[in-house]
Amino acid sequence: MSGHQDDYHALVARHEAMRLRNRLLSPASGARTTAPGSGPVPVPGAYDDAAGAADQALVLRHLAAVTPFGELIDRLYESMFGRHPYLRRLFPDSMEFQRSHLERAFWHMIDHLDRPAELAADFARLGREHRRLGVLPVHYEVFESSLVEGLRLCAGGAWSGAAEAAWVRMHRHVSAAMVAGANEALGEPVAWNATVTAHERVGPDLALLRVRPAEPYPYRAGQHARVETPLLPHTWRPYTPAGVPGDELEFHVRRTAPGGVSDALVAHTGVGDVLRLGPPQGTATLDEELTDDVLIVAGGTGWAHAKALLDELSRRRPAGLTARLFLGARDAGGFYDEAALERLEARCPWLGVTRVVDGGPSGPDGRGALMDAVLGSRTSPTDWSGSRQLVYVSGPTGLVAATAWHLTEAGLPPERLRHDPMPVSSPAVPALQP
Ligand SMILES: NC(=O)C1=CN([C@@H]2O[C@H](COP(=O)(O)OP(=O)(O)OC[C@H]3O[C@@H](n4cnc5c(N)ncnc54)[C@H](O)[C@@H]3O)[C@@H](O)[C@H]2O)C=CC1
Repeated sequence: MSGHQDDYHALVARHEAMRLRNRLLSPASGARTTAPGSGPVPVPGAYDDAAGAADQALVLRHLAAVTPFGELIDRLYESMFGRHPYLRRLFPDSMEFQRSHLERAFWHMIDHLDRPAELAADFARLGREHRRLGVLPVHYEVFESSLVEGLRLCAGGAWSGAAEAAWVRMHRHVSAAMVAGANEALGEPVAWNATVTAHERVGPDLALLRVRPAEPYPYRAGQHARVETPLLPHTWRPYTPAGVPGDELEFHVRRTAPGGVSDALVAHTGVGDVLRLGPPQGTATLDEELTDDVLIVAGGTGWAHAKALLDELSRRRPAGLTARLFLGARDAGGFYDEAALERLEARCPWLGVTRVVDGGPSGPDGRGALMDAVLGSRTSPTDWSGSRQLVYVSGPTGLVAATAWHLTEAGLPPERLRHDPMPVSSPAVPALQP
């Protein structure tokens, strides 16, 4: 698995590095007014695009002093838990996932700082999500002082007060959005208890679970839920309910490593156990108004997401609309839940299904038999510019990145592509130097 993630990260890192470098070298990046030194920074009012772009340039210019982010994150948490030991309880025993999550969040903030409204919307959603972790507004202030201490320790003598002030403004922008997002969600539960009603092993590492939430769980087909098991408190992992909302939700879980949430759900969970679900998230859902044909590319347990979309489509598809599913697996044994797919095929003549066994991803650009089959589904595989299909992709991040890359390269307009946000990986820092 990690080899494929490396490929994926290499692919995304190349794009990120090019994109950020271009931005850094663009004329706008030099247009920065100097920020105050390391003294108190005024709380920002509305962070408009120009101010965001200026702070982005400032952060980027001094990025080498605080990257790679691993050390900054270590220092930050040391400072936070050193000063406020009780906060350690809000985090899982293993901080590994948390660290990589924070690293991605830093890159996301920096990358989107010139679009502050979009950034605020992203972090408002995160704030809503963070309610289940017991995060309070005062914690963001603690985080800010730990961040500042971490930045200073990391950068040492090379640090700039102006860059620090930009980091603080950036952090206040996103934390204000998170607080606002949490406040807006005060009317909904922090999390939903859900009792396991069925647990079926469909492979050595794969299980289908059904759970019944104690209260209705308000998601849309295609959204995912973060799930916590009592075996691993404070550790949440996303899974997509494989169907439209109803009394029960079906989850497809593949065990990826021992000791994690997927291991607990596959091998140590049974009927009667109670899980917790965070609020639904994700935008890879069907449109309110269905006008365009749908193409779905799904790999492995990404089938759960595809199944949810097809379930909804089968209930409200307007006459004439068609759907095409490309389902990938590493080997023939990788297909599961076959009876459900066969039932769907039998009752939906408007659905075409192509199963592709591709032996796993091939090469760093992820183009293998699955991608060839998808591209070949158009009369002109190299020209997707005129496609009227909406393309949904779900599965391993490498598959999502590769599909997005190959289809947009072939001319598919990006707004026709739907998938959950991909993690932003750290660009090669030397490439950022002007
Ligand atoms: N369980 C769920 O509800 C959902 C899971 N997912 C994600 O789907 C993934 C499923 O993993 P597995 O079942 O282990 O699938 P897998 O790793 O066995 O791969 C399934 C298919 O994707 C292709 N693929 C894998 N990595 C690729 C890459 N780097 N480039 C191009 N193609 C690639 C494979 O060749 C194969 O055809 C997980 O990452 C999970 O997070 C996504 C949506 C829902």
